[in-house]
Amino acid sequence: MSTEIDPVRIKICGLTRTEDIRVAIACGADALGFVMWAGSPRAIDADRLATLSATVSPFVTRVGLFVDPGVADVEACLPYLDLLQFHGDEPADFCARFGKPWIKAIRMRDEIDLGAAAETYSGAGALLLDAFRPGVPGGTGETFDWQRIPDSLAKPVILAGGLTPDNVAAAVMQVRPYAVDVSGGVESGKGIKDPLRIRAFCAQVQATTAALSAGASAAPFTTKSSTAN
Ligand SMILES: O=C(O)c1ccccc1N[C@@H]1O[C@H](COP(=O)(O)O)[C@@H](O)[C@H]1O
Repeated sequence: MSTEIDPVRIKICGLTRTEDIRVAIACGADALGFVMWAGSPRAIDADRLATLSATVSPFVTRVGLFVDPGVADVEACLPYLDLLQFHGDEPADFCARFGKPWIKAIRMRDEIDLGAAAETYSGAGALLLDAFRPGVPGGTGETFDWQRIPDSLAKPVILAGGLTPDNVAAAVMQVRPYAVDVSGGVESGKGIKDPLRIRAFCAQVQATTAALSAGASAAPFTTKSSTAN
């Protein structure tokens, strides 16, 4: 029996070049991420963001990634973004103050309580779950134990951390996230995306969604998007 399920959305993050944006969109990416944190090798500034953002087609979400930014730093980027991604220790009221939809990255440290995080960040559109490495805010290229994600959460789950064309199908089958987010796994160098890897990554996600719709099931079906507000 065939059951249509929502496609797992795809976010390609850490874009710095127009040619990579074109490939990501052509392969079906739903969202494109721009790293607005100067500490990253993938960082761009607001001027570059304005240029890149102008090349993004309508209906593709432009996401700005920030790590404990100043208010003015975010405000300078607002005209070029559809969604804000906070990847540091920002409190919820800070994330909400810009009048844009936002998501909150949660690094999966041992003691993390995702239920509590969903309550704390109740205004977030989703929680983005990333690997935890002390002293590094993200983009580590490392996975975490996906079994630590509860079947039911009050927020949609965006799965991140070390995803690649080789492991994303298993990740989608196991976690059933609302979306997947990749940066290092589709690169040939920091901030330089590899078109073949973007294509392979998106194809894996799309094929897995199709398989799930066709009835394939590695585990009892519960999508982490089904309990969203
Ligand atoms: O990409 C970065 O340099 C970065 C810096 C600071 C915070 C987050 C960063 N990247 C985000 O981290 C996750 C996982 O990345 P990866 O796929 O493991 O490389 C993703 O959301 C990146 O956009």
